[in-house]
Amino acid sequence: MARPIGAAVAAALALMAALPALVGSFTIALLNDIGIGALVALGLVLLTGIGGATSFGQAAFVGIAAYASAWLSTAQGLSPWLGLVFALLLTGLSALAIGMLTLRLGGHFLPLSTIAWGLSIALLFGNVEQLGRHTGLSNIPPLHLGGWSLARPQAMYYLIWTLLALALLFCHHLLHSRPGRAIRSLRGGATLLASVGADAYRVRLTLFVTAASFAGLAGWLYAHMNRFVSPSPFDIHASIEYLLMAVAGGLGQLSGALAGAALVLVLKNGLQDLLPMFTQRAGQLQAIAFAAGFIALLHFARGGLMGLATARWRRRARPAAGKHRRAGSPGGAAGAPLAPVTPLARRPLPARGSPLLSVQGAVKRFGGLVAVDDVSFAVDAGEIVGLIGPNGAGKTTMFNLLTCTLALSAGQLRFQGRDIAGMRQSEVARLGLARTFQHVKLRPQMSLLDNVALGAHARTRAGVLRAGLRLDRAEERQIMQEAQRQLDRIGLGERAQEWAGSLPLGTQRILEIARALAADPVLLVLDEPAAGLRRQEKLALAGLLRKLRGEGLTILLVEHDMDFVMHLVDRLVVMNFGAKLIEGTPAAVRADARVQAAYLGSME
Ligand SMILES: Nc1ncnc2c1ncn2[C@@H]1O[C@H](COP(=O)(O)OP(=O)(O)OP(=O)(O)O)[C@@H](O)[C@H]1O
Repeated sequence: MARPIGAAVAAALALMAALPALVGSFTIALLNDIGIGALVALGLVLLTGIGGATSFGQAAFVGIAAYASAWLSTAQGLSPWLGLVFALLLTGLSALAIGMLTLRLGGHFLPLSTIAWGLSIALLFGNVEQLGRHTGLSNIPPLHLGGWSLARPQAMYYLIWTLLALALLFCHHLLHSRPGRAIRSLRGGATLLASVGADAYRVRLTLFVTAASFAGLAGWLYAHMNRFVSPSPFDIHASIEYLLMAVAGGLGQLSGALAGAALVLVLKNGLQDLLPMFTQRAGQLQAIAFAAGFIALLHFARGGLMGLATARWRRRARPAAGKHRRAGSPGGAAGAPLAPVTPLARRPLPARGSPLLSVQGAVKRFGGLVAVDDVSFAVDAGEIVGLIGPNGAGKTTMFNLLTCTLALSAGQLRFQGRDIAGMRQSEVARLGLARTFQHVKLRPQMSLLDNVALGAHARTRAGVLRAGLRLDRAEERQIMQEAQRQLDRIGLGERAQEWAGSLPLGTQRILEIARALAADPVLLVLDEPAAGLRRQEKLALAGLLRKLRGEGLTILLVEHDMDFVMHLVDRLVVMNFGAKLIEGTPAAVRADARVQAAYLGSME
C-alpha cells in the first residue's frame, strides 16, 4: 500500500514541477491564486474545522501581512525578506491581541466578533494615509531568491507551491503531536482539556495565532506576486470566500484546504467567463450561484470534497486499523514497533497513610439549591475511598468541587498540604489529581492511543513550532510508549489504533481511566467507573484498582454498584440530600440503619 501511495505522490510532484512548461500563463496565475488561497484555508481548517472556532475575519490577517511587507519594501526600501519577518511578526502580534480580546467569548459571540474586527481592519487599510488609503500601495518590488528574480508568475509558482507543501507537512506533523492532540480535543470542551492539565483558552489562542500566521504568509506572497495592494481583497467578502474554500474542500482534513481553494477559484473563474454570455449582471448572478452551491454542499456533503473522496476509504480503513499495530511509533501511525525509549519521568508518591486530601465544610449552592451542604472528609495516601449516596445526593457536585471543576460557595480544600480552593482545574490536575467523568469525555474520532496520550499533556512540553518542525520526536515516542503501557494495563492494548467512539460506553469509561493514569497522578478520582460494564469487566476493573492501590496510588470513587464498591473500598463516605450521612468501613456502612433508609433497601 505504501509503495503505490509513494509512487503517486512522486508522480504528482513531478507533474507539478513540469506544469509551468506545459501550461500557459493564465493557468499558472490561477494555480498561484489557488496556492495562496489554500494557505489561508489551511489555517481555517485548523482553526475552524479542527479547533471549532469559526472566523469570518481571516482576510484581515492576509491584509495586515500584505500591507506590512508592501509598506516596508516601498516606503522604507527594505528587502521583501525582511518584509516577511515584519509581516509575520505583525500578523502574529495582531492575532495575539485580537485573540486575547475575543477568544474567551463563547457560543455565537466569537464568530460575530470576527466579523467586527475583520470589517474594522479592512476599513483601517482604506483610511491610513501611509497605506495609500483606497488607492493602496503600488510598485511593490518582486522577490529575489539568490540571484534569481521571482517576478514572473512561473517563478512565483515554485515558491508558492513549495511553501504550501511545507505548510501542509507542518500541519500534518502538528496534528500528530502533543499540541495537536490538545487542538483536536478543543471540541471536547474546556473541562476535558483542563482535566489533563491543559488550558483550553491558551490552546485556542495558540491555534488562532498559528492560523493567522498562515494567512500572513499568504498575504506576503500576495503582495509580492501582484506588486500592488488595496483594501478590497482583504475585506469581509474575501474572508467569507476563504471560509467557503475550507468548507467546500472539507473542514475535517488538511487536504480540504487545497481541494476547496481549487474548487472555489476554478468555479469563480469559470463563472466569470460563462455568466456574461447570458446576463449583464454576471457579478450578482455569481454570488447567487455560489450561495446555492454552498447550501447544496451543506445539505449533501458536509465533509466537503475531501470528505466525499475519502468516505469509502475511511470505511474500509477503520476495522483494519485496529489490528496488530503497536505503539512506540510517533503519532501511533506507523505499524512497526520501535525500540523502547526512556520512560517519562514519574512523580514521587506520598508515604502510605499520610494525609492527601481534606475537605472541610464544603458548600455548593446553585441559586436556591444547596447541592453540597457542609461536607467534610479526608482521604489518606494509598487508600480506596468510595463516595456513595442515592441519586441527587450531591456526589458528582462534590467531585467537581474537589477537582476545582466547580468553585466552592464556602469551605476549604487541601491537596498534598496545599490550599487548592480557588485554583483552576488545570492547575490542580498538574498537581497530580486526575479524574474521569460521569458523562464520558473522550474524543470519539481520535484513536484510543491518542486519547490516552492526551493524559500525558502536563508531563511533556513540545509546542506548536517544535511539533510542526518535527523536533519533538523523542518526547513523542515517550508519550506513545506511556499511552501504550496504560492501554495494555486496562486490556485495550491491541485496539490502540481504533477510534475511541467505536467502543461501548462501559469500555469508554475504562479508557478514561487509562487517560487519567497517563497523567501519572497521585490521586485518581473516578465517577461511576463500573457503570455499563459486564460482570467479568467489573471484576477486571476491581483487580486493576486494587493493583493501583498496591502501587501506592490513592483512589476516590463514586459508584452506584454496591456489590462492586463494598468489595473494593477501604472506607466509605455516604451522602444524602447534599450532606454527609456517615463515614466508615463498608461493613459499618452496610449495617447502618440511616444508610439503609436512604437507599430504601436497595443494598439488600
Ligand atoms: N449545574 C447545576 N445547576 C443546578 N443544579 C445542579 C447542577 N448540578 C447539579 N445540580 C443539582 O444538584 C443536586 C446534586 O446533583 P449531583 O449530580 O451532584 O448528584 P449525584 O449524587 O451525583 O447524583 P447521581 O448519582 O444521580 O449522579 C441535584 O439536585 C442536581 O439537580
